Amino acid sequence: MARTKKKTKTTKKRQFKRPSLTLSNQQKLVAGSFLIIFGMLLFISFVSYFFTGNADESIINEFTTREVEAKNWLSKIGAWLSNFFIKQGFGVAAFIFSGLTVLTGVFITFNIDKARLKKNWFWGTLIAIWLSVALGFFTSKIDFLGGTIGYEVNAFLQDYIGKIGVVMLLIFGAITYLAIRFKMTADSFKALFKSAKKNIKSDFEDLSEAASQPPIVDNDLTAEAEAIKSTFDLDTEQKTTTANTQTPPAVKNDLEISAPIEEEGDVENKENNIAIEVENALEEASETDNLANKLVEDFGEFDPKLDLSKFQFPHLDLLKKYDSEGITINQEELEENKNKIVETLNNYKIGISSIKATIGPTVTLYEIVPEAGVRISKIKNLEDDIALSLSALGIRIIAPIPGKGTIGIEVPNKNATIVSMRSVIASQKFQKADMHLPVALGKTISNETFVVDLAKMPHLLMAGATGQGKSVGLNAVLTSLLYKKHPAEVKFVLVDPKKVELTLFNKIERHYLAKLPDSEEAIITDNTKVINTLNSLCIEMDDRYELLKNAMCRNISEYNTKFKARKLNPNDGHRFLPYIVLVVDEFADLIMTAGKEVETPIARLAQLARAIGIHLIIATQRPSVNVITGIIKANFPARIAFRVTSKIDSRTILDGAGADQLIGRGDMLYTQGNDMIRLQCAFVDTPEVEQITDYIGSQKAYPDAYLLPEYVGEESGTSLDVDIEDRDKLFREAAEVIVIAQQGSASLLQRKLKLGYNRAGRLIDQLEAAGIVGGFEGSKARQVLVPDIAALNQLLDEEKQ
Ligand SMILES: Nc1ncnc2c1ncn2[C@@H]1O[C@H](COP(=O)(O)OP(=O)(O)OP(=O)(O)O)[C@@H](O)[C@H]1O
Repeated sequence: MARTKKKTKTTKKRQFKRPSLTLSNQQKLVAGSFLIIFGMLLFISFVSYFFTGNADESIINEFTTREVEAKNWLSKIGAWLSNFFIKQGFGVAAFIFSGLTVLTGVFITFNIDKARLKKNWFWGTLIAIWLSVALGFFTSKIDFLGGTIGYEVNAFLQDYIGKIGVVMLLIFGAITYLAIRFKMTADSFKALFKSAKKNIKSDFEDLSEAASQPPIVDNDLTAEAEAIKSTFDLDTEQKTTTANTQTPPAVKNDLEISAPIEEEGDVENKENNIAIEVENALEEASETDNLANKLVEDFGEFDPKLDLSKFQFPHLDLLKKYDSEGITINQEELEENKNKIVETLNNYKIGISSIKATIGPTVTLYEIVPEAGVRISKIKNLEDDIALSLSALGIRIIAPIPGKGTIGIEVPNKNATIVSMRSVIASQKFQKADMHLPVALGKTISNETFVVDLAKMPHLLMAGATGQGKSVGLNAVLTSLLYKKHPAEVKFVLVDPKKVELTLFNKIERHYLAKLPDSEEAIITDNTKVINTLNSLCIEMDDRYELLKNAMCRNISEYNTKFKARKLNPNDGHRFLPYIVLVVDEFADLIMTAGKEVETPIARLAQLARAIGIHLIIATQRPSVNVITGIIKANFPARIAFRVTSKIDSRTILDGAGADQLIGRGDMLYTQGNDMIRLQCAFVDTPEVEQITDYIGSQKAYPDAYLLPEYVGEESGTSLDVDIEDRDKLFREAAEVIVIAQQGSASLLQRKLKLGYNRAGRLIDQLEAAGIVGGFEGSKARQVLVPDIAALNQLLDEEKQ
């Protein structure tokens, strides 16, 4: 119940709303009719100017003197306006502005699409300028033809490009106008000329036909007709002939009658002698075949980044270069390790046919091809013996290496090199990554940068004993996203019970963080707030699913693409949806204190949120089964394990051993369901994170953090009692729609009553309060509690008493 109530509030509290100037219908009528009348007055004063302009010329400057009389039909104001627009302005082209003023009035009165009006003003003004320059070309002084603008622009242009230049410029202007406005091409110009030519021809033909009457055709055509005939070609001859064909009995002399040759695109109807002219089809200037296309044409695609269009992504120099970067090959160490491996295996009578080393940042992989007949399990069992003989921690045996017919032995390097965040961010792999949420985790054993898409994971579980690199790992993930994603595209919800790890991100609150509407701090450190936030995210998820459903999209990227193409109307509640990344550090602590209250929303989000762009990263020190429960595990296929202390812990995280054999300091295993990849996590230190957040934080931000839907906990005793007086005007109609359809869904109301999503949602809440529909049931439609209209009427009547 509480959740539903909340939904209503949420939708009201969308962020980044801009105030918009909206007029009531009455105000529109007043403003519109004023403009229509004003435009008509302009027109009258302009017409009058041609008769009275000269006479009024002298009194323009004596405007305030009452004795002076103006001749203009609209007296002094008319004289002044017409002089201003025609003489001082555009000349005859000023009439365009009177027309545009009337048009504006009509648009406002009848509430017609404003984009079209803007277009009309734009082109109208251009035509007025062109016309005034074109007419100004023919005058040698400032007069009513081109006005001051036409005269002065001409004088200026002629000074520089001469008269011929001006003519050419005008022609070019006209062609550009026709090409852009009417989408004309060279072909359409050709077609236009052709049809014009044909028109002229047919005029003459008519004339010649007329001359060829009366019906009794005599070969002695009148001299006049003959003259015309001789001027025009065969074509005319044929038609005359055709006319003769139709009256054969009257043909007196022996005219040769031949079948008429039909000219291309000029079919003649022989029966009634009416010529049908078939024109070459012009390329149609498609105006608005589709509103979305038109909007995109007028305003371009929707750009979610526009509010922070000047946002600068952090640059690489904010990240540190480390001295111990870059792999150095220690030949001695390699040789020594190889010998020890071969020796140990030989001690157990295992022959090796070849061995190959791949040097990574922290470990070196020795790939062994055993001699034929050696059982793999035998080598696997020797793990501890090999570790002992190499006297090294963190030996891991991969037998066999998936996809290869070899056995791998990973041996830690004596001197591990640091994989700097800078090097992975700078890598081509990351820079060119075409992913929704690219994350550069670190480098593989073959020293390749490892980049994954968080959106594909779709949720990440991170575990490792204390001090093994978890916090650095989380920072690496967040830093990667900051380097690749604009604040409009991704938002973080940060939960940090330790209160220290993520505090630096406070500086980018208004850029990248999301929070509950009434909370002061965006980074959540208090456990009760975590519960509210998680539930709030569930509501955001439900809202997003509803939006996706209404937009008929399967996932967030399809939805956002559609929204950018302006195919979704913001008035129906549609908005650009940024990805939301929820990061929970110290998940064990949360589960211990809040248990099911945390587990349920986390599990719900993990199960459902992938399609609508909410992704979870949870990190824990204690990977025990009561923290990472079956339900959580099942929904977090992507896992990162840093070093843990026991095999059991390793199994809990990875469903297999291995994490207990890592060497710490960012050495990790990554799995996304099948293979396990050993990686060295990229290292990003606190001062580096601070520099990045400072850099972003110092830039222009949104007015507030991204506001999540408000969630009112059960304990706050929300009641759905909506005062009958406060009900929506469409309450009864909505109730009838729901009862008739026996389906309690907001989208049904949206469709049937043509409502926006918010209003339909509010109506559903009111229907629930009135006991007409049941409670919220997730993605299912609500139950309808009233069987038919009669019962509904009875219920509503009883309510009134
Ligand atoms: N990728 C790395 N490369 C090099 N050194 C690292 C890396 N990750 C961590 N370290 C080293 O390990 C130390 C501890 O790392 P970190 O703070 O991330 O551990 P943690 O697992 O978050 O510990 P806790 O759970 O106690 O917070 C770091 O200060 C750093 O010196």
